[in-house]
Amino acid sequence: MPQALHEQLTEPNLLLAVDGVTVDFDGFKALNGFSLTIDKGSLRVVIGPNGAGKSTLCDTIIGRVRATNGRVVFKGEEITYLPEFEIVRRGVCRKFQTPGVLPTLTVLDNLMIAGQKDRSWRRSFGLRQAPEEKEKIEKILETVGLTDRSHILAGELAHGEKQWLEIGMVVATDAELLLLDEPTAGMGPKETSKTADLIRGLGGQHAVLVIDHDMSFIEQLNGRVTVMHQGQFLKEGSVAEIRKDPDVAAVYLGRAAD
Ligand SMILES: Nc1ncnc2c1ncn2[C@@H]1O[C@H](COP(=O)(O)OP(=O)(O)OP(=O)(O)O)[C@@H](O)[C@H]1O
Repeated sequence: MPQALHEQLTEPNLLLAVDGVTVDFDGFKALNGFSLTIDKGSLRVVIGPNGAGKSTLCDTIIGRVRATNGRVVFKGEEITYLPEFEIVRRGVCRKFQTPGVLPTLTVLDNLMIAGQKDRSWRRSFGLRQAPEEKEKIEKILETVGLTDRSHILAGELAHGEKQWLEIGMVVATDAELLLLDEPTAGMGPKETSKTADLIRGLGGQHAVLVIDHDMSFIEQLNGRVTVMHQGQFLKEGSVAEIRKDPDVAAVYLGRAAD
């Protein structure tokens, strides 16, 4: 990292700092002294070969996996050992590869439930929608391109639409940091392009950390890229810089780009 972390921690724009984190699974280091910082409202893409530690990184940020060394700092406060629900409450939300929508509810209901602050689903059903809530959900529907599908049951959506709905649900939580794990899994080129547009549109309001393998998607996202290898930081740069980096080519792109 170009600047010492303790200096960066005082920067007002800093949202997340992963500081020398090691995750040890019975002697195997899935993360090995890994560091990364993310600014408010910024887009970061994390790539790396299979087993590089990308999912473990997200698991550690959100408190599902515990660091054996190092720390995670979010909005200036250490969250390394907080329970997952507390980290979520502070403004981190994660979307997994498989859509986790509620199939028997409409698109609109899925978004409304995701947007409820107290996350009490039963109570959510009984609540009337406040005007500002309605406006917020309408904006999200537009952002994820599902305005015309708002009254369709989520289970009837196409695969790509389910993924967009789930991105919308993550956005509805108002989390400042969104973790998106392979948001284009199972999508064709058109849906992938739309997903890139959608995620780029979240910039400014949310910081987004995207894990993905698809180089065409990563190019369309055009965010800053961090490359991981064997649980360690390998490189960081623009897509163009990463593309031509020989170390990256050796461990990842050389193999993936063929
Ligand atoms: N609970 C666990 N116990 C033991 N080893 C684990 C555990 N979770 C992950 N690993 C190992 O840690 C390494 C990193 O896994 P991780 O899933 O973070 O990689 P990844 O970069 O997300 O890979 P992929 O691109 O294939 O999803 C892998 O070798 C994996 O087998």
